[in-house]
Amino acid sequence: MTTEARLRIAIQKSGRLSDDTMALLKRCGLKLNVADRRLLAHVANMPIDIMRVRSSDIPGLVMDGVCDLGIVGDNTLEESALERQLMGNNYQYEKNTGLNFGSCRLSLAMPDEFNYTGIESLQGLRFATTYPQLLSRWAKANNLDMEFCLLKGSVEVAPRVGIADGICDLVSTGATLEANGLKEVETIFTSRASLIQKTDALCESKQSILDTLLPRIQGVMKAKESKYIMLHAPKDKIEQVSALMPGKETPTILPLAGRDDLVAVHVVATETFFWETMEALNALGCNSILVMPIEKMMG
Ligand SMILES: Nc1ncnc2c1ncn2[C@@H]1O[C@H](COP(=O)(O)OP(=O)(O)OP(=O)(O)O)[C@@H](O)[C@H]1O
Ligand SMILES: O=P(O)(O)OC[C@H]1O[C@H](OP(=O)(O)OP(=O)(O)O)[C@H](O)[C@@H]1O
Ligand SMILES: [Mg+2]
Repeated sequence: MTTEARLRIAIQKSGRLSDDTMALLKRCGLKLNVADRRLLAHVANMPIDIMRVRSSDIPGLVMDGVCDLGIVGDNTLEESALERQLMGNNYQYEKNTGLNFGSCRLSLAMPDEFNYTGIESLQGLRFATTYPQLLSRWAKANNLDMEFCLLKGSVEVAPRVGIADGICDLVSTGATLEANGLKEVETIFTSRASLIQKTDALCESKQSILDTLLPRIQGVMKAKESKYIMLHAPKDKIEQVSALMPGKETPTILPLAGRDDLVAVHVVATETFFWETMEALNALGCNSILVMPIEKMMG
């Protein structure tokens, strides 16, 4: 009996990336039972299995070929690759695409009262971090001697309890640093979630599943950033109105019943549509300006 090959994707079980990852997969049309707490979940309508694990396990599962694909933060990926390289394990992978969530940065932070005068002032100090490999690579590149103290969580507490002079941790809004009396002094790595793939070629049937999935992922990301804009514009202002539209799409111009002076303008804006643009359009005499989300895009 031959069983159909199923593409296996590793994703974070619970944490900062899990909601966005699940939302992305669902918008790609994958039917997953969210109430299903099984760690290896079958997608009902496509030959795909979702393996739900700790995010720190994802790079290794892909590099060892246990999973075909993984969705993981660049920080975790790079830290694992450096660690595996050091241990003599396979650390190769392919990055399919960056994703538009999980944006954060790995930064050095010091107590508010620390007199920071440049990276030289960090010489010889001790840092608590979950990312010793990324930190030691940065320290080497900057000719700094630093000591490390490995903490898997609550890194921000380390200086206050006297186990480190500063920390090297992920920052997004900066609220956690502020709440713990710390100030960001250097960013050493910027990160977002990525879709990665094992380096061994996929068999034909798995490759064909991926060939369907990848354009859908691109389409979901493109749609998330795009808006459909509809407005009524004075006929003699079409050029100025078009020039204000974000993105490079050509607008559709439609006649309006019973109006010789106005036309309807429809356009897909592929960049952020700001309030300032709406105000500028309004000042040109445009009205009924509607900005609508787009669910899916292709082509
Ligand atoms: N504050 C944040 N804002 C945005 N993205 C973040 C933030 N903190 C972490 N991330 C991203 O989300 C990933 C997962 O973080 P999370 O804290 O959920 O799990 P973890 O503790 O790092 O890993 P594990 O799943 O192994 O327990 C990080 O590796 C990083 O890429
Ligand atoms: O700049 P901010 O927006 O405050 O985010 C930064 C915090 O987010 C992450 O922790 P998380 O909340 O994921 O908790 P964890 O330490 O349990 O992973 C990170 O380790 C910081 O502590
Ligand atoms: Mg975290």
